[in-house]
Amino acid sequence: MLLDVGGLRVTAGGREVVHGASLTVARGEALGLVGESGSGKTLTCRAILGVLPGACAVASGSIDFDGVDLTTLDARGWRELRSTRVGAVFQDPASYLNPSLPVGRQLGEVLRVKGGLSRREARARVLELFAAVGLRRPEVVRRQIPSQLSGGMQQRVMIAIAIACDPDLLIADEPTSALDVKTQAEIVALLRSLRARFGLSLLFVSHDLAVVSELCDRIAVFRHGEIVETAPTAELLSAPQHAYTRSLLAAGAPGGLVHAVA
Ligand SMILES: Nc1ncnc2c1ncn2[C@@H]1O[C@H](COP(=O)(O)OP(=O)(O)OP(=O)(O)O)[C@@H](O)[C@H]1O
Repeated sequence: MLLDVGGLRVTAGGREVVHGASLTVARGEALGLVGESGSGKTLTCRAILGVLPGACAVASGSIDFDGVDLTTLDARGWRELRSTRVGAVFQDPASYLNPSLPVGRQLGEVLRVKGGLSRREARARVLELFAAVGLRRPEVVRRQIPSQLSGGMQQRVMIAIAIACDPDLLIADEPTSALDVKTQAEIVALLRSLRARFGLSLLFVSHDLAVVSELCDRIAVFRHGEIVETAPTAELLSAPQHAYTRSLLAAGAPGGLVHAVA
C-alpha cells in the first residue's frame, strides 16, 4: 500500500475534529474524499502532508507512506517528502504562487532546487511540463506573472509544479471548486490523463460527488470528522450503505451523477 492512514485523530484549538479516520491509497489508485464543509477532509490531507495549521495537531493514529511512518518525521523529513514524493494542489492557486515572478521561473526554481536540474535543463523541462498540463504556447506563458493567467491556467501551473519532481502521490484538495464548470471539467480531464500517463496515485478532495466519481476508483465519505463509508465508486453510487451517502447522492442527482454512473 502506498498510503495507509490508520485511526487518525486531529485536534483544532484543543477540540478533536477528525475522529479516527482510516484510509488507504494503493499505487496508481485514485481515492476520493467527499463530505460537507467542515467534515475534516482538508485537515486529514494536511496531516498527511505535514502542513497542519498552527492551532491543529495530530493527536494519535498512524500515517504510513511507502512503509515509513510519517508521524515520526522531523521538519526536514517532511520537507523532503513534500518536495519529491508527495505533490499537492489546493483550491486557490493564486495564493501559492508568487504574484510578481513569471510562472516559468517559479516552476524552474522548483526543478533546480528540488529536482537538481541545471538552469538550462530546467528551462527545457518547464516548457515540457507546461505543455503536459495543457498550457498552450508555453514559451509565452512561462514569461507571464500569475495575474496575467486565468484561474484555470493558474491551476494548471500549480499542477505542473506539483508533478515537477515525479511524485508518487498527488493530493488535490478542492482543486476545481473555484473554477467555472467548463474549466472544472478540463482540469478533471487533465488529472485523469496525468494519472494514466504518469501512473500517479491520487487523493482527491471535493464536496462534489459527481466530480469525484468521474476521477476516482474508490470514495471515502466524511461526515462530522468521521469516515462513514468507503467503497469502490460504482458500488457507492449504485448501492450506498450509509444514509448520509444516500442524501449526498440525492442532492447531486440527476445531472452529473447519472452521467458518472453511466
Ligand atoms: N486552522 C483551523 N483552526 C481551527 N479550527 C479549524 C482550522 N481548520 C479547520 N478547523 C476546523 O476543523 C474542522 C474540519 O475542517 P476541515 O477544513 O478539515 O473540513 P473540510 O471537510 O475540509 O471542509 P471544507 O470543504 O469547507 O474545506 C472544522 O470544524 C473546522 O472548523
